Amino acid sequence: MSDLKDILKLTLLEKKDVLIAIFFGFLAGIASVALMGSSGYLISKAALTSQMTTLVVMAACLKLFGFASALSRYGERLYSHRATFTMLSHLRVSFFERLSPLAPGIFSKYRSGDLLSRIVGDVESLQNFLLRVFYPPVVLGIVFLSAVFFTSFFSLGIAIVIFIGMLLTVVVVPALFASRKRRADGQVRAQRGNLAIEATEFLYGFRDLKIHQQLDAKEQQLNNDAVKYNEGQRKEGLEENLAQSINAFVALLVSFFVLGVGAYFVAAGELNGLYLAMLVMISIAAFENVAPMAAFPTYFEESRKAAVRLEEIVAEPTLSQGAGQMPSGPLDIRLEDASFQYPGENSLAVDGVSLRLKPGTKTAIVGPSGSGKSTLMQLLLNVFPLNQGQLSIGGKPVETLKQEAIWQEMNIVLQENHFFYGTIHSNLLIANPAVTDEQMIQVLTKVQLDILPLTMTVEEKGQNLSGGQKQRLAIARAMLRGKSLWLLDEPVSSVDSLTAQVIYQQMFQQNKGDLFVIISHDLAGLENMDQIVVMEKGRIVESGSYDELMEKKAYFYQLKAIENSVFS
Ligand SMILES: Nc1ncnc2c1ncn2[C@@H]1O[C@H](COP(=O)(O)OP(=O)(O)OP(=O)(O)O)[C@@H](O)[C@H]1O
Repeated sequence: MSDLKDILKLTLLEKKDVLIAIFFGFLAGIASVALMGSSGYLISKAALTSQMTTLVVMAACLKLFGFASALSRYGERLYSHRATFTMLSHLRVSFFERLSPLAPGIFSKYRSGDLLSRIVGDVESLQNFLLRVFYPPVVLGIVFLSAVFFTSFFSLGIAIVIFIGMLLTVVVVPALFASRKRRADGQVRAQRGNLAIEATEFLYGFRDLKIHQQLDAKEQQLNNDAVKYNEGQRKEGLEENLAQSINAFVALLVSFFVLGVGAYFVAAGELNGLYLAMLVMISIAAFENVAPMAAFPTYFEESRKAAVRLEEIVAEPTLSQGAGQMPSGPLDIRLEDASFQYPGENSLAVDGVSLRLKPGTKTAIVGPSGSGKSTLMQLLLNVFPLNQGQLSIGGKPVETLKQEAIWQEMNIVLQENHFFYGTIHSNLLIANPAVTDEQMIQVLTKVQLDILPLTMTVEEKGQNLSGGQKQRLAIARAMLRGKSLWLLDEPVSSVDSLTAQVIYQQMFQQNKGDLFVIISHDLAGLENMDQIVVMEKGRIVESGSYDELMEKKAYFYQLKAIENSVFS
């Protein structure tokens, strides 16, 4: 139950609705017991007496109990569902609030299909928590105890039999099945997760699978996962049927027992025969309400697993962040002796790097593929925590700053940029909601993309745009933010060099006081940079201005010579 503690807390935020639902549930249950009990009494009374007034009063009571039962059932459904859906919305909000600071690091641990299956499927599974786990035993317990209390006035023996039957059907049998289910360690949730993972991979990789003629194999794997999931569901259904049958069997047995014990007490003169039919009917009606308990073990285990799977994601350690805002005025970035190793990797991706980036300067980070340039950029963005060293922005250590406040001051272009299904306009708007159409057209002109109308449809992941157009749209987005820290990771790698130079010139000339950090594979055009940082195997092997590095005739000089010989 401790796994469901947080879900219970969220459910009880709607205490009023939960209490009203329990009240109506009790009324509905007790009214149906009273309906059956009074009909039993009416039958006996009609057989033994011809007193019309009693019969008329009893018949009116029957109608009243029938109405009360139906109306209360409606009230119960209304309030219990309202409480459930409000709980789900609290759950989604609180889950998202805890998940959001974990991005983007979370994507290296969980595959997107798995995350989707947990965020959608597991959250939805928890809609059964109140309706089928928490609430039925509470309501049934109260209804039974009331029935036992009422019965005890007529026959203590029958009251004890009903009480034992209640313990068996509401507590013992569901608890046995719940523990059996837990021991069996049903994998249905995990199987659903696997299916979602495979299905998203299938969709993401459809084109490549087709090109490499692997569609059939992947489809087969997907089918296998679907079969496993179906099989898991089938077994779960069988288990639920078994629990239902055993519970119904115990309930019927108890009702027969009540009849037998009652008949014995009547024969022994300890119970007035007039009440026997009423007590038997009370017992049958009370045990009829027990049916939902058959589903209890399934839903209990499902809710528990869903809660565990959700908690697993958000329990990841988050980057320690403060509440501080960024200082105003020109900002510098300082990295001191920074090292970082990806979790599970053997070597450092960034090893003892120190950097001083001043406002109004342009720094290029160059180096062979895999030398740690993008990782260094992620560290400057404060996406990953440093294993060693210190990062400060505007003179403040990043741990004291709010993560959003840091990103708010940056114009960022990454190697891969996401474009949402919509229009050019809607994709530019995410950079700055206050931006006007004229400003959008201006920046599109700066990145030489003004041939695309703002109303043009952008397909999912920008697949109707060329690689270079996507990069220029990402630069346009960064320009619209209008902040003073520019962090650009290979922003023009797919753009022809002439256009790339024009875009850079625009950017530099119009934002002279800003700080630029640009990762580039291309060693051409670096003469304009104030500082060039050359990386290899996670370390800075040399740094300086273009002229200094060329004069030094060391690493950068050799890279340049190789580039010239390749392209000459
Ligand atoms: N998410 C990750 N998890 C584990 N290792 C990673 C991850 N991303 C990068 N690496 C490793 O870290 C090292 C540095 O990679 P990084 O992407 O920073 O290099 P890079 O210089 O930007 O390369 P490129 O120029 O090809 O983009 C590489 O050895 C890479 O395999």
